[in-house]
Amino acid sequence: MKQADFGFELEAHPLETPDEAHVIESQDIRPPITLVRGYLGKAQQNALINEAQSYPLTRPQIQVFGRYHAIPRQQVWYGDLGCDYLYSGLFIRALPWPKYLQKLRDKLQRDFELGSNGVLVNRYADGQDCMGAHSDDEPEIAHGSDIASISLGATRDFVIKHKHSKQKCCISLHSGDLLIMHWPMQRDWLHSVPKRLKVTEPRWNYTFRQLVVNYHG
Ligand SMILES: O=C(O)CCC(=O)C(=O)O
Ligand SMILES: [Fe+2]
Repeated sequence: MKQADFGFELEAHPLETPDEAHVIESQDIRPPITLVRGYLGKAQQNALINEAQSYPLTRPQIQVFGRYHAIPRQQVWYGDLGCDYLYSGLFIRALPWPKYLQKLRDKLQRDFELGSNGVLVNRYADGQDCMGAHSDDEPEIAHGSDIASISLGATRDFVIKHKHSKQKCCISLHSGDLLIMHWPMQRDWLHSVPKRLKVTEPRWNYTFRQLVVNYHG
């Protein structure tokens, strides 16, 4: 996608002082994202949420500093043949696409030329469930590809932080919103879904990804 199509663009700060000798070059860098509020209508949201009731979600244990912990949410991975995923040390074999997830994948392709061959579904039961700061930079993700994130159900905050400048921004993601994370978001920025104890309803998030086919043989 062209830079001009981004929800945010790089823009230079105007200089605050006329004394050029003391100006420290400063740029307000923005994450390379496109946010489309209400991308999915109510009927599309309901069809997806209904379908998600029968997804075989699991809460895997991952190893952090040598100890196993259950992740604070549930998840399932769908994808094309040969699109298995190694995620936090877990090898996850791709399950075949369910009907409405497949329709959504086709819609993203049509509307934004967003190619994907896998989708990670996360279910946050309530505001206790969360996702820590990370980048989706596993080696099987096709280099330079964009990741499309669809949110359904409860509104949750999505926090983006620059890896070096530590600049931060927070976006409330509502049911039906689409957030496209363009390259080089995964190289330069971290993102997270922090706990929000006031949230009592479940939320689903789908991240559509482009993997290198047969990366794991
Ligand atoms: O739930 C979200 O909005 C983000 C999910 C995410 O970052 C991921 O699946 O890698
Ligand atoms: Fe992520």
